[in-house]
Amino acid sequence: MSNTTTANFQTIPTLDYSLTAHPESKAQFISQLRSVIINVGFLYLSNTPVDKALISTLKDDYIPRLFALPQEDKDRIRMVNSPHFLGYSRMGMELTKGEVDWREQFDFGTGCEEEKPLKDGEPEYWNVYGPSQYPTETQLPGFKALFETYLVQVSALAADFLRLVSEAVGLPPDTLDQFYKTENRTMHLSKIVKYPVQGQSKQGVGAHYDGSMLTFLLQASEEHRGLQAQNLRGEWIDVPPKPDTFVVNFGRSLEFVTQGVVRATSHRVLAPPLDSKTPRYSVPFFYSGMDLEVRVDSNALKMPSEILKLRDERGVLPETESINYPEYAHDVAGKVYLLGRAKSHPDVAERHYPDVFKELFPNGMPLHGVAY
Ligand SMILES: O=C(O)CCC(=O)C(=O)O
Ligand SMILES: [Fe+2]
Repeated sequence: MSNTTTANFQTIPTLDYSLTAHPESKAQFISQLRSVIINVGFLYLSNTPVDKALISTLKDDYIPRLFALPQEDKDRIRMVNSPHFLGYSRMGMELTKGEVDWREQFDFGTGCEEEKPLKDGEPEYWNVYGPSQYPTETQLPGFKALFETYLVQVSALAADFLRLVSEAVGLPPDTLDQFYKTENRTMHLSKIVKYPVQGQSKQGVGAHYDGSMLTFLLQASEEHRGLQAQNLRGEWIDVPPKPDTFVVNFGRSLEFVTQGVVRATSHRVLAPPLDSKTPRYSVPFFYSGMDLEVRVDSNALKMPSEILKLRDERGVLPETESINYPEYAHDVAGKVYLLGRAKSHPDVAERHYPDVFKELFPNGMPLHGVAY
């Protein structure tokens, strides 16, 4: 690992997951992770158990073919059909900080094959759990099975990584598991995203924090930079694709429950420059299937004093321009998720959650969603 784990990092450190296989090297990994999560909040993770051949097939074969499907096939699985905010979004449907996010995307959830309609009295945010919309087998044979296998493998990696995070902040390994104990309605979210060669906007995605505890990002076009993370001085640091790694970063909910020890780091994506020959593809996976009823603020963990000292030595995070998640301070995780999704996709909210829509958009439909 490079020695750049200061709060004003200039490069993103790489951690070798295979070190966790043996007790001695695992201790080394945990100590590296401690420094990275407190100071940087972004890392490359190499040598994970996620199947390399599967990733290659996904990147090189399926993703370009997915976006190359006829527009009518993509529109047939539009997100607006889905109360679960899963499906296809055309370019220019979202904006962050008043600017269009120049990306086209498919959102897929884990863990649910069939509709599970709400029963009387069940909170409406339970309805974010539901089946994904995939292209048909005729349109893209084998894609659904392959991507679901990918999601199972990354979910397992995320569950394991969360335990490493607990250890790294000096807590028993299963401490953070308590936030993921929902039975029957655990859905993690993943997107497959295309950033076309710079069109009307340079903004791939505007500055933001992620909400869920962990994000595992596959940068699927090795020739494209574009992702940037912000250090404590506010400088934007490139996070270029690095072969055979995931980019891991941490979200607001984890920052809340660790009393600010784990850093949620502001990041953004610049669209591929005009002279690019190819679009940029990426596959973020959000470990978002938290217990829908948990309030992260009132369940903040008691942290060891030596860890709090490291947090204090890091310094205070300045206000950033990033979109935030203030709702975690007063709503349960399921509600925060629903509100975030509704802000990003008001057309879906208007159709499926009219009360939430009216609360968020009293003046009616905004021109675009506001990406979180
Ligand atoms: O596409 C990327 O590289 C990152 C996207 C991202 O930050 C997000 O969707 O939250
Ligand atoms: Fe993000």
